[in-house]
Amino acid sequence: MIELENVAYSYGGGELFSDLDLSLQPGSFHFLTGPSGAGKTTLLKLCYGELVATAGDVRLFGDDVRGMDRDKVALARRRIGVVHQDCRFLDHLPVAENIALPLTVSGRSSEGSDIDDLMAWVGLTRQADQLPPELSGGERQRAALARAVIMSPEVIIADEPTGNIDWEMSQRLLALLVELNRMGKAVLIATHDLTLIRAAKAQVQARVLRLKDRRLVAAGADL
Ligand SMILES: Nc1ncnc2c1ncn2[C@@H]1O[C@H](COP(=O)(O)OP(=O)(O)OP(=O)(O)O)[C@@H](O)[C@H]1O
Repeated sequence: MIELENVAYSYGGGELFSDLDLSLQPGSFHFLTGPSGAGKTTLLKLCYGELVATAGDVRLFGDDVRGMDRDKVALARRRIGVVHQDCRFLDHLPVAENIALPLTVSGRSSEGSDIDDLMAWVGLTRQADQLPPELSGGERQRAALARAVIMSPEVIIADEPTGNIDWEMSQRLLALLVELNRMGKAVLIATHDLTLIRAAKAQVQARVLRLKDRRLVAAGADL
């Protein structure tokens, strides 16, 4: 689905990482860890076509990103659900409308029970008409996940999804991600949250990768 081969990323400040390989296949579950500033968010952006690698190959659903025009990248992006670190809601729109936004933007109807089912799935039925600033941190993250999956993506990429939420809320979020994974979706999560990784490993076969000193390596067996 998403393949990175021999990938490097550099910017004005120098090389962030190089010689990086990663393959996200149906049903795979990956965690990405590493120190702050190591390049985790940048790596995720390469995986969903928001950034282009400075060397190496990135293939989205079989196509090399470099040969894809904007429209083709946009089509590939619809197959990838992204939960951003900062959630990025439109604060003047109710939660349900924020969640439906990918549908409305792509010209599909947001009417019907799909939204209601999704709101119920993430446990936000009661919050449907609230505005995003009125939600708790955990509710925001679950709303962000609902928005990420509304287009039925094949891959879910989440950047620090449990960054500001308590243990119970992060367990609820993890349960949703595990459920999506069991449906065959590939899941990639960047996180500093080691308890989240340990909890996930008790439920799914997850690979834990660590970005450190410009290389992507398997994390130690303690994780
Ligand atoms: N195009 C760019 N221009 C300037 N700096 C950049 C660019 N791309 C990445 N960086 C820098 O590279 C570093 C890696 O950023 P990134 O957000 O990917 O790290 P991270 O591992 O996700 O960090 P955190 O865990 O703190 O979220 C940062 O210092 C960032 O400022």
